[in-house]
Amino acid sequence: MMPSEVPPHRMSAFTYPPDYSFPHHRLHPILRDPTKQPIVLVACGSFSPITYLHLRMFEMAKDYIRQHTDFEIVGGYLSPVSDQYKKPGLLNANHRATMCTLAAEQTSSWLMVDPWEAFQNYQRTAVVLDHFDFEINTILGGVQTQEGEKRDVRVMLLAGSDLISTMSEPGVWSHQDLEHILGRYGTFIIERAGSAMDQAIENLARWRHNIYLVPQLIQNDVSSTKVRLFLRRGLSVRYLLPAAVVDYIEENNLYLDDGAGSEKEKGKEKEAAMVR
Ligand SMILES: Nc1ncnc2c1ncn2[C@@H]1O[C@H](COP(=O)(O)OP(=O)(O)OP(=O)(O)O)[C@@H](O)[C@H]1O
Ligand SMILES: NC(=O)c1ccc[n+]([C@@H]2O[C@H](COP(=O)(O)O)[C@@H](O)[C@H]2O)c1
Repeated sequence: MMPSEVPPHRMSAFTYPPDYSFPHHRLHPILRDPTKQPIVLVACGSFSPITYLHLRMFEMAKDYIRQHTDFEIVGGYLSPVSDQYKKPGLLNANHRATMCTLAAEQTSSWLMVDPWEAFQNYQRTAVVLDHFDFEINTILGGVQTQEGEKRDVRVMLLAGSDLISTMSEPGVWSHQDLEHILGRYGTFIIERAGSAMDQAIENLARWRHNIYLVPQLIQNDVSSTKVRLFLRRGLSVRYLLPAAVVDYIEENNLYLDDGAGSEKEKGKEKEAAMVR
């Protein structure tokens, strides 16, 4: 993991992977309701591998946003983390980005995968959100109302409550980055079994107005760690992940000996096995 104290990059300091272009084929250029504020949802994570739960997070947020807010979603992005994040069980970026793309293209009509983060040096989440803001508002010029009025799109982080819990852990996120992510952008937090939401945001009270808590009305506790454990034991993961992702994993013999030697991975597996 790479906590950092340095402030978020300025736009001119962005670095780019070779042959990169920002995906926007499913970004909605026209705001349907001019009284609403346009937003994009960005989920940052390992996605090793992506599961139906990761995809459900977007649908849960979408329902919540329609029912409880004045936002209109104009796009949704998965942003797989760089290999340099070095989390146990992190398969190489090429495989992770391919699986995310298969999942997004084959199961959704609005989700996209941005490979910017995956194929370069580790980028902090604050910088990743700046990158989306830059591509969507500065380069693409935001969106328009049906009358042709230009509107900036607000970038918002979509995350599980375990991730927001880490925001109160010392040394994981810098204060400056939290101010940037929660003060400037804002976040939708999906309730996660075993991770108390109220406790998670207790220390983030000053940004409470920008933190939207989304309950999981149908509990789903699929995790990538459990999926990796199943695969290593030769157990089926079908119907936990999109079929195209299961096929891809099988065709490429992925996760058969993934992180087996790592003490951290063994610890996480033990936890996952106990949950069962
Ligand atoms: N069961 C869940 N409920 C709510 N949010 C989840 C759940 N599983 C993952 N997430 C969220 O999905 C995002 C991406 O998750 P990521 O792939 O980094 O972790 P993960 O699924 O917990 O993987 P691992 O098991 O490898 O730690 C994070 O914001 C995480 O909080
Ligand atoms: N300081 C930071 O910007 C920071 C700290 C911890 C996790 N993260 C991000 O959170 C995402 C998920 O991380 P975990 O899988 O470790 O929960 C990753 O995309 C990672 O880059 C960012």
